[in-house]
Amino acid sequence: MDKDIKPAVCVDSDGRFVYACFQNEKAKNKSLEQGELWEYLPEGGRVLPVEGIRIKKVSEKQGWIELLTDSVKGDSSGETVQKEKISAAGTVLEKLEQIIKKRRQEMPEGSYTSHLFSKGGEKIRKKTGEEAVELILAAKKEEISYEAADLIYHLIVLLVWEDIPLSDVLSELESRF
Ligand SMILES: N=c1c2ncn([C@@H]3O[C@H](COP(=O)(O)OP(=O)(O)OP(=O)(O)O)[C@@H](O)[C@H]3O)c2ncn1[C@@H]1O[C@H](COP(=O)(O)O)[C@@H](O)[C@H]1O
Repeated sequence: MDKDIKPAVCVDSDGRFVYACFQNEKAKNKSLEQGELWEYLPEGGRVLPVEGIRIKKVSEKQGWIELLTDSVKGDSSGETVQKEKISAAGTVLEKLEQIIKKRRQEMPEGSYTSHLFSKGGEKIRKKTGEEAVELILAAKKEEISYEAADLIYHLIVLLVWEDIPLSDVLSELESRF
């Protein structure tokens, strides 16, 4: 991996884990300048903001970066929500949500996500339904995992289309524990 890219861990003032990501110099500097967490995405080599995590302090450690947050804000309402709501398990899904939101804003050519947004809600719902059918028809474990991933991706596209933050769905699931 590029020497510039380091693992970064965001913690709250009690030292509790909030978020983990990669950062390069650009992501670190943007986090410092804007007081909001920015991360480096190795899969696309891009630097993107992580919505809702404010950054108070950035410390260079040996081989990694520690970021201190003072609050985690809700996506749509702007309300401060419990930091615990951003869990390690939700990280991948939240990252995917960020990428999908960015595609909706920028609509880059050649992006499948932009293609779905350009077709609109009916197409997105139809594709989500098709992916659900492909999942129930999958037989082998690997096929089921693959189809489940396709369905989750399309489901998040649908949520972004409807302006429903993924955190609302995660909170609903959490409330059922
Ligand atoms: N997770 C996914 C993901 N899962 C499935 N797919 C796409 O979903 C499509 C499903 O295949 P189908 O054969 O059913 O559909 P299709 O024939 O390609 O399309 P239609 O003509 O039916 O609309 C494939 O083109 C897959 O590439 C995804 N496309 C994108 N992502 C994520 O979204 C990010 C942004 O992708 P782009 O928008 O393409 O840059 C990527 O980095 C990924 O993280």
